[in-house]
Amino acid sequence: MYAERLAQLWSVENGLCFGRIDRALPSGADGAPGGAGGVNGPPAGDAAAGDAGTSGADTSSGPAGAGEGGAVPAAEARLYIGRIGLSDDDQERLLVDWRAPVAQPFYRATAASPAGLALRRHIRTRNRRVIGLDDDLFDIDALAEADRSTLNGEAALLASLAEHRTGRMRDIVATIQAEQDRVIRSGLPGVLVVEGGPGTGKTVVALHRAAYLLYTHRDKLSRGGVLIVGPSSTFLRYIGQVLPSLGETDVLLSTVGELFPGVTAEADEPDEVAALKGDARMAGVLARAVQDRQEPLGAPLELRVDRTTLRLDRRTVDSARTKARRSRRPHNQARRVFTRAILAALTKQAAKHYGADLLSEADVADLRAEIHAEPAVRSAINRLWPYLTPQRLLRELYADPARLASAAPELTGRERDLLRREPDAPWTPADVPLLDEAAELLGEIEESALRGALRAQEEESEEVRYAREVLAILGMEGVVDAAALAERHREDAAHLTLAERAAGDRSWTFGHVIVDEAQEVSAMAWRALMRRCPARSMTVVGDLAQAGTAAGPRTWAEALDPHAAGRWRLERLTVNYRTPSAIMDVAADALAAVGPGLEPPRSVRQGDEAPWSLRVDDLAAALPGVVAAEAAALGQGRLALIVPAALAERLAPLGVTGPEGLDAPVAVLTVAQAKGLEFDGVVIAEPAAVLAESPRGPGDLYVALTRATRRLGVVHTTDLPPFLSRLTPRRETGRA
Ligand SMILES: Nc1ncnc2c1ncn2[C@@H]1O[C@H](COP(=O)(O)OP(=O)(O)OP(=O)(O)O)[C@@H](O)[C@H]1O
Repeated sequence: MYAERLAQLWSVENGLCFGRIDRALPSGADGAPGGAGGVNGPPAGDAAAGDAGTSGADTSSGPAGAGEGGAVPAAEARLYIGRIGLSDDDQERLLVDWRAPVAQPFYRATAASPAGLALRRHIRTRNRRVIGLDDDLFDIDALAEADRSTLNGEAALLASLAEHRTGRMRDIVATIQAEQDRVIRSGLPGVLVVEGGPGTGKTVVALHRAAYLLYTHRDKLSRGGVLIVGPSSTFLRYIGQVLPSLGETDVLLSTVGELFPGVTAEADEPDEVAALKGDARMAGVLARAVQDRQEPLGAPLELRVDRTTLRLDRRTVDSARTKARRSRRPHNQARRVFTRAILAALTKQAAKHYGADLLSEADVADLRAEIHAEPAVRSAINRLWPYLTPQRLLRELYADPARLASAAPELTGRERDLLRREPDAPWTPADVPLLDEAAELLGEIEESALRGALRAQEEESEEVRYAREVLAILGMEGVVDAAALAERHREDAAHLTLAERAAGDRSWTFGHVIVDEAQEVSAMAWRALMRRCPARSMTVVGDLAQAGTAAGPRTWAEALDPHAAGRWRLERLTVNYRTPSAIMDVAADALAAVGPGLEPPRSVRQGDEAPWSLRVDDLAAALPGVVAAEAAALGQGRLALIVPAALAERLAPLGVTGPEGLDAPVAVLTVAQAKGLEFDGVVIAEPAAVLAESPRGPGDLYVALTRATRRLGVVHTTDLPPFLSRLTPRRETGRA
């Protein structure tokens, strides 16, 4: 407990206290809300903010001195806002957690509607020193109406946006804007869809919402925790520090491809195949594939048991199968019903042979056990109703055209060909929702069956193979005592964090699920995600205009109505905090090409660098010079070179690829990898090729154009797509 508390305190140390609010006193009350110093006075209380968390010094100079004689209770007239709440030894409040309801005016107050505040102060600290203050005085008549109603804490916000990027998303706890605050504090139940253009803070807001929900509904969420699903491991690394910096650790970050414990799904495949695997029709295909494995009997079987020959005919098998299916249990569990029905029929036959009326109940039970132990009987049952793992089901389905044809009559021949693959081909991310669906249809296998199978391993039966597969999945091959393994596994579980336990358990359900870049999530993946959250308490963030894969939904209703009809609501974010308007003007043309009538978000900053284009003869020869010049122009900032997938390998040496690219001065990324990220500068190589590769048209270029916070350039050998005509052509050669 102490270790956890210490870890929390260390992680919130930086910028622990970042704000102060002084409530407006009713007219006629004595004194300014800031006490002796008033709003313009010296930051008496804030000197202590520099030492926040180490002493109770700010109680004496802060709240106690404020607002005496006013209607607002003295202790509440001035509040310090911080990453977490802190009290001194006498339970005097020193710092209010940003998520507490009393902190809300800090985020909601605007000049037009000051939420009862006289002053809001942003306090900037470095380590434990105060390095800057920005005050918002809420009697500003001078501001234009539009500015009054949207921006708050303008100076602090602009200072924060102007900082160069570090390759990691930072929290925005000090400068959350009013429209974002409404999303963060929106109620827990139901699915909240947050839609907005690039840079409007959807991701960062979703993360703050997770922190807010964990704080406000800890009782409900502490058991299941929160799952955050993002598009790539690079993206998850990019956002990974935000929640710990807000003191929250009970959160699992995962891509869809990582959701099936024991399966690493990293192989690539054409978008067309991924989209087909993500199609909702695949749910029916898999259900039929499972049914097809519950096989009817061809010719009757003669089974030699003891000194009798028993006959298993098609009718008996059909009736056992119907009984098992009617049990409505998943396949592996319904096998018990099937086995019981087969054994009952065979036992009856044998009993008749011995003279049924001569047998006691115990004799019949013995007979039944004897029949069950007979290898010929076991092997018949294994063939007619085999134990199946999701992996085996899917592998054998993909590899066998006859199985595919039977399970997928609604797919065209070409579509079925697209699904064909070798049995040992590696898994792709689009396979994971299918494995998850299969796991649901197949159900767990009972531990006793697994143990029995291991004991009988000399038979090399289906059970043994199943058990081996399970052990392999658990990484425990070579160890054969399943009971001991299960025991050890249980003990280990006690020492795992909630996120680790959740990551290893496919059937884990979360208190809240956040889905980022949700426009990329396929119908089959939505099904898998919904299983993780039966309560349907979710935050879904995305921008349909940025969709890159054909697998994603065309509307939010298409994605959500099948699972949460009437239980989802939409919020929009409209202000772009990332991309300056000079760059956004170019991106807006790309957006218009995505679809008419789409509104780009409004940029907060103008930016002083005009985005440029450079035509060269030889891309590979020109790019090193361009990249070096851009990186130099950015100083300490980070540059991304965004390239068509076809050129990714060739251009990789110009920077660092993969998640490590986040920590390098120059990252080389495809659009899919750059999704959700941001950089101080971006150079796009060969935009026409990016466009040609995109299954959803100009959306990918729109994403690429909106990654930069300061500088944007485009290098090309072929003609630019017409919607990039606003770029300023450079006349220099490759040595820019
Ligand atoms: N209120 C704020 N104060 C300071 N910075 C902010 C604020 N809101 C957003 N930002 C910054 O704006 C940038 C964009 O935010 P974010 O990545 O969450 O946007 P997004 O809407 O998810 O973008 P995309 O659709 O491109 O993925 C981030 O650097 C974020 O920290």
